[in-house]
Amino acid sequence: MYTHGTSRVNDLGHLEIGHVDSVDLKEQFGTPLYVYDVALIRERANDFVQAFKKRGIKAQVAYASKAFSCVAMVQLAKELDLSLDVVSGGELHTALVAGFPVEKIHFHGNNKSPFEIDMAVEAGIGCFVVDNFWEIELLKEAAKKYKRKVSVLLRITPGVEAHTHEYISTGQEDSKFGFDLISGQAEEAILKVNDGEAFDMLGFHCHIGSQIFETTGFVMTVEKVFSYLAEWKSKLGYTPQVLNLGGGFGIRYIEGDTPLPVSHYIDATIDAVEAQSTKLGIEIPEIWIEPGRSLVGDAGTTLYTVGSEKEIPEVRHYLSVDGGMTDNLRPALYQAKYEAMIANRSHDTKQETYSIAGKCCESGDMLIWDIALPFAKAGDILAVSCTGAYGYSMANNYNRIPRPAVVFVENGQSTLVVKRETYKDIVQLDLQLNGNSLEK
Ligand SMILES: Cc1ncc(COP(=O)(O)O)c(C=O)c1O
Ligand SMILES: N[C@@H](CCCC[NH3+])C(=O)O
Repeated sequence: MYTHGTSRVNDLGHLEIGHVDSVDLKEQFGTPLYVYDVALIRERANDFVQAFKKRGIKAQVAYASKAFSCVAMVQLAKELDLSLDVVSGGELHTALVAGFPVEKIHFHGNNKSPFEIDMAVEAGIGCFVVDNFWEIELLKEAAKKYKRKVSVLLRITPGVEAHTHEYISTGQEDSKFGFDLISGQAEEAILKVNDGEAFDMLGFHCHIGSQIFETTGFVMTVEKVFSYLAEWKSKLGYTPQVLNLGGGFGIRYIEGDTPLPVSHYIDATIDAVEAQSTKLGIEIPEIWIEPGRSLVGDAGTTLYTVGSEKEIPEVRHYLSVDGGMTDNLRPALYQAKYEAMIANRSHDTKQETYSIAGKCCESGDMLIWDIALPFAKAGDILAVSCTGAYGYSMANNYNRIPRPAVVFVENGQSTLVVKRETYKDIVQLDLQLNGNSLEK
């Protein structure tokens, strides 16, 4: 297993993260356990911030909290001077509880409810990334109700779709998100929003996909958007103050994944913006981005305890762990691939090929197919790397399995930041609904 950030194997042959031994982590907090290498999150955030600073570009780096949201993570984002992207009332509530500066919160979503919109306008968040005409109407009402102007970016679908390595320019956009360019929806939205009354129209947003390993898609997007900016400048007299280019910067999950250094993505994007600005005579806007996966993905490791095994001669050797698709849905949902190691015996020779199964009543609940590991036995610790993004945030209670705890590790210290769910938590809401009490 590739060791990211501060992860390393110590003299005992144990995996250490943040200078904390995984054997101690298992003992203290139990498994499954999400472990976050805080130093690596700091490093990743700093890479993004510095990439813009170096170029002297006015920017906001907003952490896409959908990748991993909890109070401690939002507080870390605040400490790192990031802005915050939220996509639901729940993520917004987490941000508010965490004391995140409201003016640096950006609210996304293709179906924000009237309640969520009220909540965000009342809180005075920094900006809405407006997705559709219904939202414009809801925002107008909320602006009136709270007697305040609402800052907005319009989300547009640039017709550049990133399929990881492959870019497809779509003539006809087909996405549930944002305003379409070709049909004229985006222009209609500008006219509605740029009224000087309810709204302060800051500019535009677009996002082309996730886990992207090249700069081409970002450059194509900038070129496409600027061609429209030129049109809107001459036709409507509108020039944006902000251009938000979304997230999507790839990370290394397994060998063969080839992410670029953060500065390459940012430099290519800034180069494209500068070139287009000069060519079309449009003032350089502030550039905002929204990385999620690339800030927290490789900083997360999940520790499991090995349980049963099943060997089918000449077919497969299944090794089951105490978690699975409930704490990491990505293999089942996207056939996502991960690396792993036996964290308490890392020096042992890899002699067996195992397939790592979860404990859910579902054949598709497999975390890894065919991985070489030392002979493993019940009680061993299996560490799966790179689970920091969309692991905990997509965790679920299938089979009424409680969600794992989350621990931050740094400089030899471990801090529990989310408690492990209990069986009591699992039944709590049903019991309340039935007028029963937990004591019964
Ligand atoms: C609008 C928007 N912004 C940001 C992100 C974060 O993407 P990533 O985690 O790939 O950086 C996403 C997710 O794809 C998104 O939909
Ligand atoms: N949840 C996805 C990414 C979705 C990104 C949000 N638009 C993943 O795990 O890779």
